[in-house]
Amino acid sequence: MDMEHARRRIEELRREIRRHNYLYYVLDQPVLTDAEYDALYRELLELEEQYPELITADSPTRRVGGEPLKAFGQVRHRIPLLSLDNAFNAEELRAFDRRVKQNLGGEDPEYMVEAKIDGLAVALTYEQGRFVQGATRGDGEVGEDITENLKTIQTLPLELPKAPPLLEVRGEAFMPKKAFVRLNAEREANGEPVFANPRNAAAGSLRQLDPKVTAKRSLAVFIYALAQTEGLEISTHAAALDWLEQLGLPVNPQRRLCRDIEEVIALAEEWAVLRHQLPYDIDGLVIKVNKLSQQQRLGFTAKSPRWAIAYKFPAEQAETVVEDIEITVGRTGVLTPTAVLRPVFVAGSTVSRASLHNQDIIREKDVRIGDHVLIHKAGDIIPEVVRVLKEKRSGLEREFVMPEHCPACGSKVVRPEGEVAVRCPNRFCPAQNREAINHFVSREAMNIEGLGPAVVNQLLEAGLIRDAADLYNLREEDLLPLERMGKKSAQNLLQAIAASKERGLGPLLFALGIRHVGAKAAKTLARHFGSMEKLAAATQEELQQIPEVGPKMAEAIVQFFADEHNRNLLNKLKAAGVKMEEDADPVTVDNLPLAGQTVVITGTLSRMGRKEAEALVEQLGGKASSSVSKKTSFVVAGENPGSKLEKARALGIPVLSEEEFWQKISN
Ligand SMILES: NC(=O)c1ccc[n+]([C@@H]2O[C@H](COP(=O)([O-])OP(=O)(O)OC[C@H]3O[C@@H](n4cnc5c(N)ncnc54)[C@H](O)[C@@H]3O)[C@@H](O)[C@H]2O)c1
Ligand SMILES: [Zn+2]
Repeated sequence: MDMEHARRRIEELRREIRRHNYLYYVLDQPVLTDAEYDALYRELLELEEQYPELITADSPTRRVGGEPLKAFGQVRHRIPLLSLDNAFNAEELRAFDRRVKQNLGGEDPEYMVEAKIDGLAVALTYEQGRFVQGATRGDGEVGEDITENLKTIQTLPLELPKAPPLLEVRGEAFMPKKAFVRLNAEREANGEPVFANPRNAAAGSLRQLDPKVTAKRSLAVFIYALAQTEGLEISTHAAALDWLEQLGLPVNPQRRLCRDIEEVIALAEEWAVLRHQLPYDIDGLVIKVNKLSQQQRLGFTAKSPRWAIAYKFPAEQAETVVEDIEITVGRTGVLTPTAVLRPVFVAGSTVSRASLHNQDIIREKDVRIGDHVLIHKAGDIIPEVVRVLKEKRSGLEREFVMPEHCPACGSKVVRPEGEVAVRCPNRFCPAQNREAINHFVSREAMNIEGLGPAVVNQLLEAGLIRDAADLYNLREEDLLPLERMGKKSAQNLLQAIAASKERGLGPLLFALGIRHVGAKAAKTLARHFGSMEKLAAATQEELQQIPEVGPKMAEAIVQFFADEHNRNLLNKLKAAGVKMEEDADPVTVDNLPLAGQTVVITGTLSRMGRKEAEALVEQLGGKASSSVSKKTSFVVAGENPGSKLEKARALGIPVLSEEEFWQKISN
């Protein structure tokens, strides 16, 4: 390429990259995958290396992130928040290692390796042990003041009694996979556009002008750096992380010290597999020179530290064929087009369906039936069509048109203003009714085991139920004639249905499927009002006084209880004996301090023997187990903990010291 061509291409790339930065950092709505973006960025970087005379200070390769939004207060960072250089393979990691060694005059550095969570960087300040300010990275110099929003993150301590008078830390705020799936499902049901990945969902949630919205989003945070270590006796990054953990900050246990770059490369391979088991999305590893004195000698470039690098996992994508596009009608009436795919293995599991969300997205991506497509998993979890491989078209592909009538009931569909979805407006639509019942029995709602969609379908078709309340009148002789229903499974099912009556107000509220009321908000409402009756009597103003309840939710709740059909359903549920109050007596198994938790104790404890401690765990409602697995809630590590601790670290399971454990249960 000659200079003139290079100049033109460079300008083109800069324009494109700036546009995508804006979509990603400012609007939280990227249109490219990270891999596609990274390829453009790489091309620019390489051209600039080849033609250094074309480098300008305002090139995206020299600047951090995006502009802070004006709507927020601005925070000037005392110490800038930088970006990280990227490595995409083992060779590039070795090249990084060579550069480091060269700059250190031949010394061999150790590397501290952490999981690179795909969230957004935050700077947190504690004064006299109190959380006083939190900010986004912004352009690296100036970020947005999101203090109030950060306060809604439950795992972020607001008080750190042991902290020095001024403490500034950096970390990553993120949305766990489960919360991401739930949020996108809710948004789809509400006719809102979905988030492309947990990173954008987290950024979009934290950069909300109304902290109530943030509070509903189940965000989490891990701290990964001390901004300043002056006056502290800390000489390595590993020690800094341990120290932060001891102060009471959440530090990701997914971290390991490596003696050399080959160990780092082996670890990268290990974590590329492990990532699918983690409850949050990681897009790679962050590798940092461990000794702080060496970090200091290495220093920074304009955009990133020379002592650290991000290793990015290769994009996990697969090619397959769209065999059909089906419409499903959800419980809120939204018609969702779903691609039926030729089954294909991607990111740890076989995928055969992918939501196409709505007509606009199908048109934008131009997905047709019969197309070859690339798919990936958004946030390592939600299957999605990345793009169509148009070069593989035969001409026989069929364009998809959104039906004008509901496939379940024939009603003419509507597209409410401001929504991306079309809906079936018929509230007696059989498909909506079926999905409402499926939602009612689901895990986070009434949790009726053995009542999957197939059984619900049979019950509806046999005319045994018309709504969720009818479930409570089912008898064994009703169930026995159903296909594949033996005596034993019928009895189990009836037992599960009966047991669900005691599920409690929170899950019941969620089960009712009131618009905008997610599982978390339902719990809050239950705790606040204590009974269905009191909630039903609440006015919109009263509701809005609760943190987490915004005007939309308040309105939806009032409307729900004003509706005659809903009132009838509630009366039927009540008559069937479904509990409509929170427990007056707080001592039920469900609110014992360790309810629902599986605990592994390893090593020697100082206050009591392991057997005693395990008995205590059981008394407090938990389950004591002798081996660490994905189901373990946390591990208590005493003296000389051994291999269980290693395993817990590898699986990303929280590890508590003995002291932290006593504190947890004495609260
Ligand atoms: N899809 C798009 O259109 C688009 C647009 C712009 C940027 N992007 C993505 O964003 C990337 C650039 O973003 P960036 O500048 O934030 O850089 P980066 O994400 O590559 O790395 C820096 C960030 O890593 C995070 N991080 C996570 N764990 C960490 C840890 N343990 N220690 C230190 N940092 C940790 C921090 O937030 C830090 O700011 C690109 O590589 C691309 O993948 C995508
Ligand atoms: Zn319908």
